[in-house]
Amino acid sequence: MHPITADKLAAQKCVPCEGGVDQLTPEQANEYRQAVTSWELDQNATLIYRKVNCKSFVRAIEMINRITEVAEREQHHPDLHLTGYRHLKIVLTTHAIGGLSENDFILAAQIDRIIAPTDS
Ligand SMILES: C[C@H](O)[C@H](O)[C@H]1CNC2=NC(N)=NC(=O)C2=N1
Repeated sequence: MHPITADKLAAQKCVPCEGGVDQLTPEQANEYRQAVTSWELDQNATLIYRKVNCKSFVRAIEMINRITEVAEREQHHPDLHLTGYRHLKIVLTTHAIGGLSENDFILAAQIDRIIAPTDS
């Protein structure tokens, strides 16, 4: 049983962060990651990413626009890489602390809600 769930994360709000909070440890990051299984953790547990192969360039841009709304609402912003015209990589890390915070997992769970299976 994992106490951290995608539903709980998606219902939370990102906390304004300009530093002063500890990065999640790799162990903590793993626990959070298990709640958002479409995301992967990098080797050093400093970021998470999700790749989406969109159906077209326009669909990819539409997805970016939906992500923009979520990110602005939460005031937590992903790095977005659109390459090969329709392959989107969404990267989340907390720049202010140079690693992962709960905010990254809150945003990941919220982004999952606006990506439909038919998007890719
Ligand atoms: C006050 C406000 O929460 C901060 O400036 C935010 C803005 N968005 C951010 N987004 C990300 N990914 N990392 C940050 O450290 C960050 N800082």
